[in-house]
Amino acid sequence: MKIAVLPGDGIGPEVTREALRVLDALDLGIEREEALVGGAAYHAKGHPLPPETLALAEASDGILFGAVGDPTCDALERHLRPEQAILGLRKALTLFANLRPAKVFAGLEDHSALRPEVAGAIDLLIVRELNGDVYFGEKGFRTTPSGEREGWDMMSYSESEVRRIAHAGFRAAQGRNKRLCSVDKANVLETSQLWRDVVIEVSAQYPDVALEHMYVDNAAMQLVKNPGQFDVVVTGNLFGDILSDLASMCVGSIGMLASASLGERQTAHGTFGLYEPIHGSAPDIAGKGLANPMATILSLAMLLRHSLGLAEAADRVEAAVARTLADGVLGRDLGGTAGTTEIGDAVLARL
Ligand SMILES: NC(=O)C1=CN([C@@H]2O[C@H](COP(=O)(O)OP(=O)(O)OC[C@H]3O[C@@H](n4cnc5c(N)ncnc54)[C@H](O)[C@@H]3O)[C@@H](O)[C@H]2O)C=CC1
Ligand SMILES: CC(C)CC(=O)C(=O)O
Ligand SMILES: [Mg+2]
Repeated sequence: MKIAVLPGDGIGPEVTREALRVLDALDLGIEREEALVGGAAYHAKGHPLPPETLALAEASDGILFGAVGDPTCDALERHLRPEQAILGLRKALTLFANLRPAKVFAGLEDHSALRPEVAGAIDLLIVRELNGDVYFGEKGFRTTPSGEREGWDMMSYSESEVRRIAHAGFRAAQGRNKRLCSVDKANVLETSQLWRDVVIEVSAQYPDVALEHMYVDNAAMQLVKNPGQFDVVVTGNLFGDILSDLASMCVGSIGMLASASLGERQTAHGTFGLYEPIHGSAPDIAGKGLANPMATILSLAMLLRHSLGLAEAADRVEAAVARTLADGVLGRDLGGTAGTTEIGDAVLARL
């Protein structure tokens, strides 16, 4: 078993380091190899996703990813910006299903942005489509006839793209509480109308799952008003990106939400995938030892479970995280004082 480790930029290497310390402590004999990605790769090699990084990722059983994003790269042509590395990996490896679980850990109810009785009920899974939508459409700048500058981005979904993520959503719901909420903007967008039509077609194959549809603006409001109503939410790339950051604050912090990006490829051990915290490179706190590594440690647990077939080890990691939080070891993002390494130490001590 071999994993690729792509720490990336900003707090990416800081949070990845803590997850790797946990992996070392588990002593599972997993081989790993690290490569540059994002701004770090651009500065060293002239491209955010060098061919050798992609090749390493492709040849692995699973990828542990930190974060990309570097303010010194913000003026580069878009195809050279750090963010293109994660978009490129998702697309090149056909990782179209992004699972983002959001659950309140015991002891964190009082640290949510919501009232404890509202936050305490959260146990949901966002299934975000990851290979299509406006993120991957044609885009550009042009000048209008009146001489104004105009930016444009093409939003689209094909039937097959919606169908495969709909199946992922329904299957996820079957493994949980059998409720699926499909989030779109079908009252305004044709892309969303097709999304809704195809989700309804696919629903015929899952009579045991209760399907509802919700417009994205209402979904954002409902996630704050009554997040306990959601079991599985399936949605497009853009809406899922935004709603998952929102959901993270409902459970306490963006530093808590892990993710798995999966496709259809099976390895000898499980489903091939990429695992990353949902947050970015957080340049505002990078290098200060303040980043919460829990989202990355929990992403490691997802890697162990989904890609390496090591469910027991994954349970151990998740239980150690839960105990650490219940014991009140919290980062500044959750109102505590623990730094990145201190949180890692606390998880290691409870493994
Ligand atoms: N998958 C990826 O690699 C992603 C990359 N990005 C990139 O990251 C860069 C920064 O983007 P932002 O919009 O600022 O989003 P961000 O998620 O990096 O940070 C947003 C806020 O949350 C805080 N935060 C994030 N992670 C944290 C953690 N683990 N512990 C404590 N606090 C944490 C940050 O300090 C900041 O105040 C940009 O270049 C962006 O494009 C953004 C999201 C995802
Ligand atoms: C940086 C972007 C490409 C994506 C993003 O914000 C995310 O995947 O959460
Ligand atoms: Mg995001």
